[in-house]
Amino acid sequence: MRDECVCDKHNQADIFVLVLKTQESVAKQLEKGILKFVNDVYHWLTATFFLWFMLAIYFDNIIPSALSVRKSIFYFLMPGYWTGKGGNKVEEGGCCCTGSVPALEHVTPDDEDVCEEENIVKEQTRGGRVESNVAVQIRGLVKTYPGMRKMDCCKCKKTSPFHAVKGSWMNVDKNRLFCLLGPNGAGKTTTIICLTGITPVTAGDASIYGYSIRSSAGLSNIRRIIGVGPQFDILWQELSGQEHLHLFASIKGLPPASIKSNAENSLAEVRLTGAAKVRAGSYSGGMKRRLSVAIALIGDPELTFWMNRLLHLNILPKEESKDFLTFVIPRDRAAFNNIQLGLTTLEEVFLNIVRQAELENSQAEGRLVTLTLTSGASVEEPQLRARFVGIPGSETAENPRGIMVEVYWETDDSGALRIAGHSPETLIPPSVRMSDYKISTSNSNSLGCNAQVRGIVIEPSQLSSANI
Ligand SMILES: Nc1ncnc2c1ncn2[C@@H]1O[C@H](COP(=O)(O)OP(=O)(O)OP(=O)(O)O)[C@@H](O)[C@H]1O
Repeated sequence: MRDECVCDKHNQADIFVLVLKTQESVAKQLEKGILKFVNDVYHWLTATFFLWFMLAIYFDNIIPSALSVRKSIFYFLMPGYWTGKGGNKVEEGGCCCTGSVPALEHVTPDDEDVCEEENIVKEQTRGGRVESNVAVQIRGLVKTYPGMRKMDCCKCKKTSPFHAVKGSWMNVDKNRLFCLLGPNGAGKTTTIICLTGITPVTAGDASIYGYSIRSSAGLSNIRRIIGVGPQFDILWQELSGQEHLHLFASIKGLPPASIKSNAENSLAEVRLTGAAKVRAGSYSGGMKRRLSVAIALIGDPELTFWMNRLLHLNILPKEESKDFLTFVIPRDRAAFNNIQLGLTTLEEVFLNIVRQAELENSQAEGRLVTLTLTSGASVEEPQLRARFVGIPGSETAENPRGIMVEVYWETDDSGALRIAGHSPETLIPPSVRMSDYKISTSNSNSLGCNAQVRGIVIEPSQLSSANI
């Protein structure tokens, strides 16, 4: 009985070990199978990622769109694509929904200088030469936006094609500040986006430092030597100033080892070192503009394009033609007694841009100087050549806008700006909008209670448009 019992116990133990071993080997096999499956999925995902990535790049290059630069379907077989030399011709996009484009008739320019410049460039083009001092040569540049077919209530509507640039000829010399001025819709932006390769040209050509904008390799080289300051700040809210500069330096193809120092120098030049690691989304308007300047200038480009929009009265013309502009003045500005328009000089245009930038910067950085009035009271104002300053707390029932003074500036021996004096106090005219004025004074105390109140900078344009 005892022997049988012992024997049974042995058998049970063997069975138990066998079951354990079986379970173990099944578990191992299962684990192996799962690992192999995960491995296969991983390889499959990696392979498809690269496949889709390559296809996305390929289709992005060859599928036409009305605004994009299109490459030939075998562009990757061209040695120029890889070497950056020669390269295939850049073609305009366009899709099945674009309308036919009418031929553009040559228009002889009215202006004598424009005509002379056109003849010079034509002569140089015939001789196949670009002078060594020429940075940009525009040769009969034409850009026509094709009419589009749109589906509207089950009907296919067609808009007519539009010639935005009608054959421009001009040279822009190296190391020059060249300004392309014109009314809205004159084709300035279109010219610049053609020159920078954002959109392909319809006809004609242009070269930048000898590289043609009609060759894909030429465009790649152009993008390396130019900088673009856009009309509006195009920034990622989540990225810091430093990250923006690293990103754009890489896109521009700067050597990786030089990116960090380039970014640091650029940030220092625009006085953003302290805010280098702060998200651009929390920057003030002036700081964003300065970051855009740093981005445009990173890598010390040979040529920089700046796009600036200049506003009068902050009102856009309702209608424009070669001979006239029509403005509609909103009701809230109907308080004007008289509106005068004057042609401004190029110098004034630049001074206005600089003044505006200085105003934004000094306000963002809180740089202030004290203006002591003849009455003994004093106000603080941003350190810039602010000409007209409103005095908070001087508002009365009869004169709800209060008083203002004109500030006279001078430079001291070290070249620093200081206030030399001010004009007699005058009433702030009705042309200064109350909405702007109220926002600026919201933190101010009455002049009598606190002498160190913040003066309000009044834009000269708000005063010059009124009969004061
Ligand atoms: N994608 C487009 N499709 C059709 N027409 C366009 C397109 N882009 C611009 N245009 C037209 O081409 C003309 C030239 O526009 P462009 O933006 O180049 O003028 P601009 O001189 O830069 O004007 P602004 O001072 O207003 O920026 C305008 O009449 C505009 O309406």
